[in-house]
Formats: sequence, C-alpha cells, structure tokens
Amino acid sequence: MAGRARIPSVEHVRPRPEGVAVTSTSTSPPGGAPTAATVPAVAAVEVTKVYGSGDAAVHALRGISVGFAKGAFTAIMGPSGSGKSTLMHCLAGLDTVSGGRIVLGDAEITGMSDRQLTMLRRDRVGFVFQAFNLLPTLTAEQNILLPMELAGRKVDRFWFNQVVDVVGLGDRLRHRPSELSGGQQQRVACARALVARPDVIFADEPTGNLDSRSGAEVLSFLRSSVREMGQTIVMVTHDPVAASYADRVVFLRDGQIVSEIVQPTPDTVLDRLKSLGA
Ligand SMILES: Nc1ncnc2c1ncn2[C@@H]1O[C@H](COP(=O)(O)OP(=O)(O)OP(=O)(O)O)[C@@H](O)[C@H]1O
Repeated sequence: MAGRARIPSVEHVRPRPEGVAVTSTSTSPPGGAPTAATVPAVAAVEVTKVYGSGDAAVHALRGISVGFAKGAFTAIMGPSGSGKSTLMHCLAGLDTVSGGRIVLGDAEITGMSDRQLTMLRRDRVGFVFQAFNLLPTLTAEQNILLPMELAGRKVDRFWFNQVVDVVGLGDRLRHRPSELSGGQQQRVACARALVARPDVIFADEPTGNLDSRSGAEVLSFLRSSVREMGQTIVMVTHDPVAASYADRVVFLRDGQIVSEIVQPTPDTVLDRLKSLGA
C-alpha cells in the first residue's frame, strides 16, 4: 500500500478567485491542525497535465489545486476542452498527472504502481458514466452486486437493502436492464457504485443519456445518497440544472479553476457559465 501523505485541508487547496464569495467548510482553529471535517475526500495539489510534447503539447491542466469535501456533492463545470474530464480522470487514478499530487483520503495516489491503482479503484472509488454499462443478461440485483462478487468481497445485506431503498428499486430487482427505463438503469448503475461504500463516487455526465424527468430522478437519488448516507460525489456536467443539485460547483477554463459557487441554483450557474464564455 502507499504511504500516508500529508493531507491538505479543504481550505488549503480551495481556490480563492477574485470577486467570488467562498464559504469556508473549515472548522480548524487558525493555525491549528486540520480536523477530520477539513480533510477532503480527494484533493488535487498544483496538478498539471500535458498531453503530447513539443509543438503538439496540449496543456490540459495548468496547476490545479482543489479539495472535494467528505460527504459533499460537488459539480465540475466549464467550457468544452477546459479540462473537466482530464481532472476527473486524474482524481480517480484513471490517468496520470504530469506534475503535482493527488491525495485520496490518507493516501497519495500519484506515484502508485499500476497494481496499487487498480486496487484503489476497485476498493475505494466508484464510477457512474453516461452509458449505464449494465450487463444485459443479469438482473438489476445481480448487476448491483457483480463488482463486489468479482472482488471477492462479502455483501453487507443490511447496507444493500438501505441502498436499494434510497434508490427506490425495491420492486425492480429481478428485472433485466431491457425491462427498465433509462432512469431506472442509471439508478442501478448508481446503486452498483454505492453498495461498495467507496470513499468517492465520480460521475461523468450521469444524466447525459436521460430525458429531463429521468435525469431529475437520478440526480435526486445522488443527492439523497449524500444527505442520507454521507456519500462523497464529484460530478462532471454541462447542465446547469444538474449542477444545481450539488452543494458546490467549481468552474474550469483553459485548465485552471477560475470560479466556484456554493449552494448553486440553475440561474446562478448559467450566469457564471455565460460570464466564462461557455
Ligand atoms: N488523450 C488526449 N490526447 C491529447 N489531448 C487530449 C487528450 N485528452 C484530452 N485532450 C485535450 O485536453 C484538453 C482538455 O480535454 P478534456 O476532455 O479534459 O476537456 P473537457 O472539459 O472534459 O471537454 P468536454 O466538455 O468537451 O468533454 C482538450 O484540449 C483536449 O483536446
């Protein structure tokens, strides 16, 4: 396993863009050691990412420092090409950084071996993508439990029932994906991520393939999993309505964090996006 890293507090890594009100989540005394509440679930510290080299080099991330608080729902937004997916992939250990550090809980993941990263993604990170990625021949319940079974982990039935309850899929567990609506299928995918109790769930455009009603269903569920189960969620989205379900929105432009909003509404998010030229 990786060694323990010095863990930055949310405040230490939170950007302070000019003209943007930032609500502190810090509870540590000035100059005092960070308390549990200030330790982010995942943080990027001075992260850079360059694709290619020489004239063809693309600077996708240009020195990003940001923390994502435990038990909070954070959205990442920004114009196309601003680096949202790259940042999420680096945070989740799906891609390597060119410089800087990624810290997940108490572990610095930059510098981990491929094997360590595989185990970290299996045991501590959950994913929800735009495509539901369910196996068509398995029932909803079998899909939800498959990653745990493949990892040889014991299923906590009490927790499974609680997740199924929050997801609202109790009467659909024996259905196959083709017998479920798009929203229900995405809720199965969310339950599959949640049942493993990951430190962080990364959601990449989770409502991109859904109509607005199904999208609202999935977003309400994601928000409930944060409120009722203390889950930490980081979600990339282009949709101001989707972002308004989050506790906080951070905005990227040209590979840098340029702004943030706490307690967003669709209107405040839309206005900020317009001011960024998105
Ligand atoms: N594998 C890659 N090789 C080269 N360049 C890449 C690669 N992946 C991303 N990029 C470039 O890095 C920059 C950031 O891309 P990224 O996909 O992170 O942006 P994004 O904000 O998620 O965009 P979108 O909203 O369109 O999905 C872009 O200029 C993109 O072209």
